[in-house]
Parts: sequence; structure tokens; C-alpha cells
Amino acid sequence: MTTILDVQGLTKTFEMHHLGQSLPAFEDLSFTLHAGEFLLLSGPNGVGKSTLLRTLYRSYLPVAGHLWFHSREGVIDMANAADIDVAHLRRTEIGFVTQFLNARPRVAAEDIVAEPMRLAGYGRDEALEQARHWLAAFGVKPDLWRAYPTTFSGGEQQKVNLARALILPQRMLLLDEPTASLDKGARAALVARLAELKAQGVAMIGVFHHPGDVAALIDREIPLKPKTPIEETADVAL
Ligand SMILES: Nc1ncnc2c1ncn2[C@@H]1O[C@H](COP(=O)(O)OP(=O)(O)OP(=O)(O)O)[C@@H](O)[C@H]1O
Repeated sequence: MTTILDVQGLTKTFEMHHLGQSLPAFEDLSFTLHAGEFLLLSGPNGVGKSTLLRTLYRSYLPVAGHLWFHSREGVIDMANAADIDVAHLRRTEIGFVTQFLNARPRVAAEDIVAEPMRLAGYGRDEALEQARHWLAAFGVKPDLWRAYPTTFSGGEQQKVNLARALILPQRMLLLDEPTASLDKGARAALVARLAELKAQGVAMIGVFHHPGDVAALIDREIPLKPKTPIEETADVAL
């Protein structure tokens, strides 16, 4: 089995200085993710599932541990990598799929979706053809393809975001409740696309409000457990 991600002793704590305490999100977490594997993160609200995904994407820095990502160009510790290397991997190998679209003013839906293919070197016509294919698959009406998603409904924006995030197979996908608020047809399209990507060897780790949606894809589960806040020890003036 090809290793894609090797997480060792990962620890994340939020410093709440105004409250005089640290909030441990997760501590000493270790697991391995292989090509074509699908890991489900589970646990109650606020236990740190989204925080873990953001740390794997390096939106948050861990306070300890290693995140060995086996990229096409070699192994890199995402916990300590330079921002420029992280940005490169986000463009080429690591996808983060959420329900929220970062819609830009005056950029058409089909151009937003086609952009990852254009950046990967595909020609404009081929990228647009694929973009329209995925917009249709997720149920975005053709009369919206040339429109600007800044004015779209929440569900429509989410569909544009999914089409963009899943248009190319990444080496690893981080999924943060991508099915939340999707209608039935789009949810089925999403699950079908994830199954296709999994079969192509894409490694996935994700959080789902309704894990039943992706039950057939799940290989393993990582249950996160609640932690208690750590009181900061006050300096005693002698
Ligand atoms: N930037 C931040 N600063 C301080 N605390 C944060 C920050 N981000 C998250 N937290 C806290 O970390 C804890 C974990 O939050 P997180 O969003 O990861 O939980 P979750 O398991 O994804 O929850 P849910 O199931 O409700 O989506 C929460 O108590 C949250 O308040």
C-alpha cells in the first residue's frame, strides 16, 4: 500500500489568553493514510474534527508532531514546511473541500470550476468542457454557468465549489462536511465522484454530518475524544 500521509504525535492547542487557559483540540494523534483509503473523523460537536482537517491543510500550525506528506516529489513534513511549499502542494496535490465557495466578483461559475485545470496546464476548451460536465453533474442549471456565483444561493455556491474541488484527482482530499445542505441529487453526484476518485487512488479524510451518505466508502474511523481545558499557571510575584 502506498503511504500518502503519516501523522505522528500531532498536537494542537488554542491559547485563550483572555481566559487564562489553553484549549486542547487534540493531543498526540498518530495515524497513516494510504492511497485510495477513506478515513472518517468522528466525535461530538466541538471535539476538534474541523481543526484537525485545517491542521492537515496547514491552515493551523500544530504545537507538536509531524505531518509527513508523501508528495509526488518526495516526502515533506507539512507541520514544518515553508509557506511557499504548502501553497504549491495545495495547488497540485492536496484539496480541501468544504460547503463554502470563495466566490470572486465578476468571475463566471464555469471559469471558477475550470481554473484548477487551467493552472494544471490544460487548454481552455478542454477545461471548460470538463467544468460544464461537472456543473451539470452537480445540478447547476446551464443558464447559471456564465453567471457570477456571488449572487447564487448557498446550495448553488456549494455545488460550484464541489465541481471546482473535484474536477481533478488530487493525491489527498480533506473533506469538511461537503454534503451539508446539498439536495438529494447533488449528494448522490458527490458520493459517486468520491467513489470514482477513491478507485483512482485518491486518499481521503473527512467529516460528515450524515456519515450514512458515504458509508460504502469508509475504510476506517478515527474517533476524537473530548479534552478538558488546561489552566495556565499564574506567575507568583514574591
Ligand atoms: N481559531 C480558533 N481559536 C480558538 N478556538 C478555536 C478555534 N477554532 C476552533 N476552536 C475551538 O476548538 C474546538 C474544536 O472546534 P472544531 O470546529 O474543530 O470542532 P468540530 O469537532 O469540527 O465541531 P462540529 O462538529 O461542531 O463542527 C472548539 O471548542 C472551538 O471553539
